[in-house]
Amino acid sequence: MNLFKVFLAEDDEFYGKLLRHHLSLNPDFDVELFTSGGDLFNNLYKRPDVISLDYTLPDMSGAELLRKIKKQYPEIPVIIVSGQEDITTAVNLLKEGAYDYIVKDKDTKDRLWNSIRHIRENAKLKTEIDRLREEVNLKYDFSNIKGSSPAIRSVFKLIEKAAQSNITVSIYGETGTGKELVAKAIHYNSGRKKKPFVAFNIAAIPSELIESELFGHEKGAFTGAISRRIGKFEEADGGTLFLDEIGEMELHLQAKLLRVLQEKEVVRIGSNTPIKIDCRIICATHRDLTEEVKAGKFREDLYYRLLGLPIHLPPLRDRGNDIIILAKHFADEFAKENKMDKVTITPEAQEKLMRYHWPGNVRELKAVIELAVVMSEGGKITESEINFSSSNTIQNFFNEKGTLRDFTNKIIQYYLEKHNFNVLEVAKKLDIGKSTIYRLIKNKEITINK
Ligand SMILES: Nc1ncnc2c1ncn2[C@@H]1O[C@H](COP(=O)(O)OP(=O)(O)OP(=O)(O)O)[C@@H](O)[C@H]1O
Repeated sequence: MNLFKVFLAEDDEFYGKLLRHHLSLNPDFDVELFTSGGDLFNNLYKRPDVISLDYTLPDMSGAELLRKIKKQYPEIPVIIVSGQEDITTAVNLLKEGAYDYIVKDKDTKDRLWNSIRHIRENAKLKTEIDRLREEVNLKYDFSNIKGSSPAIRSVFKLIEKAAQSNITVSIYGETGTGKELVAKAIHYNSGRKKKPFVAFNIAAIPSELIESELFGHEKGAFTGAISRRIGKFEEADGGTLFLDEIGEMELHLQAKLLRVLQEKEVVRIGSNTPIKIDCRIICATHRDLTEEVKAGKFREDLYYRLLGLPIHLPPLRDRGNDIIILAKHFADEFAKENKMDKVTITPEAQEKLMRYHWPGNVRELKAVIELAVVMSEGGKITESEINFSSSNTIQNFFNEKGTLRDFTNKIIQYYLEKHNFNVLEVAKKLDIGKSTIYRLIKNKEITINK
């Protein structure tokens, strides 16, 4: 941080110099002294970080100068130093925007020092918050969503349209296709980006808690409501509320949600007072909501209310070469994060990635690549480092063809690998005789290669 510029206005030259000397003992402060209000005012173009004003200056009162400064430079904090303690004047000055009111006595210079130090710390925090905000914006910038397939490019176009308007957005896509990423990209590219993005996953919260989580509750509204709590709608005020897994919401809650969306106000549980809300809704689901409507599991009126601008996120297996673009991106990102050298993916490994059907989509690809980077040697990911996780292997397992006997053998093989080839333990777990396992090993129907 640069030097902290302090302007002092003090008509008593000796006292002014004393204050300047004292404050200048802090090497971070750059102090400039003025003996009149006009002189100080004419120098404001130098943008001081803080101003300390004597209340009685020769050419104008401290209150008058405070007003002039606040009108033109409302962000500069102003401290008033006064020869007399007058509570009414102090309160009025604070109301008009003064940061502090200090009475002249033997402690003035220390109090002024402390007050300026507080202002400086707040300024530092503000800079830090602005920096983090900027970082978040960059992080969820569009460029964060990788891919150049026609399918993803048409998604980009829709994100752009959504960001430019306030329309409700509904995102449909299988698990791990990037629904939350898209919701964030819309928010952080929209006029609401400086306000909160609040994500709420309906499937992750027990249904009896959803209502109070979304709409809030008053103290004592129900057993366990030990204090007042604002809901997600209020939390997202001015910003965006991302309702993930909307298809999992129970019918009676759907009716309540619909009312909130229609009235644009929420009533906390245990209260009668409606609270106006202004938040943009983005919802997401992996279910086909039209089917849910047909089956009577999702209200038709809510469906139309939420549909807004629909964005369909294609599964990874339909994005062609994006699989490789994403894999290279994750490999670079992961290597950088772990301060490793660049890792490349061999053509054979790329083919293996392209052949797989990615039931967990981009999330799964990310996990597979991260593991492959860790396992890689000599800066290369080869075919053998590409391993699909066990849950996916199970998915694959059901997609494979085979007799019941083939499936049984695979299950035994899987358990043996999982339990470090301990035949007794596996026999117990699967409730089969250990001789069955030994027979399969002997007949080479299953293999033991620790
Ligand atoms: N196109 C993409 N480019 C880069 N990273 C992506 C992309 N799509 C998804 N990801 C990453 O994949 C992971 C899963 O994405 P996200 O959580 O947005 O998926 P989701 O569809 O919301 O998942 P779920 O259905 O489980 O809620 C995240 O780490 C995200 O950053």
